[in-house]
Amino acid sequence: MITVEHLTKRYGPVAAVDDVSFTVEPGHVTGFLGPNGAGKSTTMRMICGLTPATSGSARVLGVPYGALANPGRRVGVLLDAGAQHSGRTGREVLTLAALMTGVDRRRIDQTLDVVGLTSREAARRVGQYSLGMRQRLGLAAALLADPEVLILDEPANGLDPAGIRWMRDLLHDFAARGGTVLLSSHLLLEIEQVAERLVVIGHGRIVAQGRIDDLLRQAGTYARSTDDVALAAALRQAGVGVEVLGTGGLAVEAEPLDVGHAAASAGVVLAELRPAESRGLEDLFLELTADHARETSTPANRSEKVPA
Ligand SMILES: Nc1ncnc2c1ncn2[C@@H]1O[C@H](COP(=O)(O)OP(=O)(O)OP(=O)(O)O)[C@@H](O)[C@H]1O
Repeated sequence: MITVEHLTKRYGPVAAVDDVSFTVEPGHVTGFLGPNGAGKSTTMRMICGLTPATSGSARVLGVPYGALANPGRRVGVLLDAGAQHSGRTGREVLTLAALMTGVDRRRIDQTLDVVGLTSREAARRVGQYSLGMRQRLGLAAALLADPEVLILDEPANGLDPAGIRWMRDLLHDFAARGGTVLLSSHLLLEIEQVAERLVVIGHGRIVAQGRIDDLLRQAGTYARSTDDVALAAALRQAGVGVEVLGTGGLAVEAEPLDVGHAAASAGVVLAELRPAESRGLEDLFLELTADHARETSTPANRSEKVPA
């Protein structure tokens, strides 16, 4: 279990992470999703005690990471696969990790096997590794002590499609055995395939969290009536978010029953009423982070919403 409460990190006037709270439960893979510069790495570094928080707290297995007796045995961390010493061989990297955490060295061969690195590859210097091989080695180091928690920053970066599938299976198995997994990515497809739960961050702030299924279900209701303008006005009066669609009809942030009530009170006849089509995670992600992503933050390319 990971618990993050009101975590904030300021660099001068910039809030890289701004009052972030979420929990990562055991038994699931939780995806930490956000565009470049959203604050994922900074949050993860604070969870692992590598970056001091300006305010707020993060606990791993009930205590701050630094207060764990032997954190390396209980928490597997992969924050930067490129940070391994390039002059060491893969096996040397894992041997050092085993010595530092007191792990039986026989685990090294087992773990190399798990991450799909051959003995020959393990004997090569890390400087000669491809990015995907470095990620596999980083994962091996994280898994070496058979930890209860995994904290992985962009672990699929550089993996080929077979590698991504392999990692998905590995993380599912880990979570199914009661492990806690937090993994970040800016790639939606990757997260959609691996995670059951999602924490979405944009510009340092959490913009959504929950089960991916539930987040997708929040698509709302599609309604079409004999007088959409009157229906939209009635819904707004009831405090319901509504958008008049260019293609006709309304996208309503409410259940169909609420739309029915609003239509009845406005004396409008409904012609169509159904749950809005489930959007892909990509739409959801773009929508949730629209005000946060750097691509939409300049007036020149911001797509303005036309007032309904
Ligand atoms: N040491 C630092 N000094 C100043 N600003 C920093 C520092 N580290 C991060 N930042 C800023 O904090 C913000 C969040 O960065 P962070 O690396 O956490 O984002 P991220 O979501 O991990 O991005 P990416 O997907 O690109 O890795 C960015 O605006 C970044 O420039």
